[in-house]
Amino acid sequence: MRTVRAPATSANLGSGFDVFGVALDRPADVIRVERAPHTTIDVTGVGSQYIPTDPEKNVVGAVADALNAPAHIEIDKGVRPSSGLGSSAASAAGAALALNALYERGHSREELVPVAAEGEAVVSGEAHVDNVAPALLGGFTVAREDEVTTVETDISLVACLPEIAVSTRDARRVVPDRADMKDVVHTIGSAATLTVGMCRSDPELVGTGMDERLVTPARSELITGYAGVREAALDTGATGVTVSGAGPSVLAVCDSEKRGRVAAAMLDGFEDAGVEARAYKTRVGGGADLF
Ligand SMILES: Nc1ncnc2c1ncn2[C@@H]1O[C@H](COP(=O)(O)OP(=O)(O)O)[C@@H](O)[C@H]1O
Ligand SMILES: N[C@@H](CCOP(=O)(O)O)C(=O)O
Repeated sequence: MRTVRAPATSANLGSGFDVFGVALDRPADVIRVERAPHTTIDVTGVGSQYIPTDPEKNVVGAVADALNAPAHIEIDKGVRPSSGLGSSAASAAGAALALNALYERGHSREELVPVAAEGEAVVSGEAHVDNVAPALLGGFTVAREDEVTTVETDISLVACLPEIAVSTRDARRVVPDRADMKDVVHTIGSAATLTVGMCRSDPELVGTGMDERLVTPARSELITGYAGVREAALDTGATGVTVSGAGPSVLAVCDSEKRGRVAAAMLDGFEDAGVEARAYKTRVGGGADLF
């Protein structure tokens, strides 16, 4: 038997749609795998009632197929599904690392990124790697077609998860297929600023670099209370706020000692909109741990 703790992740960070991602030091899924003639799946934990155990429909089934590694797979969910915190990616990345070890396949973590992305394709329709890459490699990741670059960084974050569900598949449908060149140029400037901020562990630059006008405006419409939550976080010292992944979580960057105030303000913002929520005071963390 092998066990992996696989972290939540936040993709996009505003200006890096389908490119940027960070591993979060909490919450996380725990995946246990045992050799078996056919793949079977048990799911417990947060939101497990919404997660299929059919290997054709659960992301870990696609990963087991891709590695030719049938197993009994137990998933203890710490990352709620349809959260914008890479819930499906945590399971996919965790299963890839665990099955690779169980069957001694010998793949590196970098080689496991496209394997885990096969799982993402099952749920979102596309094998986007911007969540599975940080879940496996940790830190801040920049994903291009066949290459992922990683940067270790020390950035504190608050991820606020409202009690509403937004599926990644639905949130991908609202992304416009055309953009104004001025908005593209603005986004490139933001993305470059954010990248420098990650390299310097500078929350001001990271927060400023989250600003973009291509994807977030349409996505934020799907999140009840988003504008108020964003304003509340900025008023209490966040340096930047954006939609986490496809939503509905909202991600704020701030100095580590301000996380408590920012988290409380974001919760109040959702409460004012009549939405229950929970907040994770977190930071950019490492990739999945194999035990
Ligand atoms: N192991 C898994 N963990 C989480 N969600 C899963 C898993 N396998 C399949 N799913 C399905 O994936 C969807 C959640 O994925 P997604 O919409 O990408 O949300 P998230 O942003 O939280 O990853 C749900 O429909 C869920 O049932
Ligand atoms: N780049 C993807 C990221 C989806 O992240 P998730 O955590 O919501 O699954 C997108 O924005 O669609």
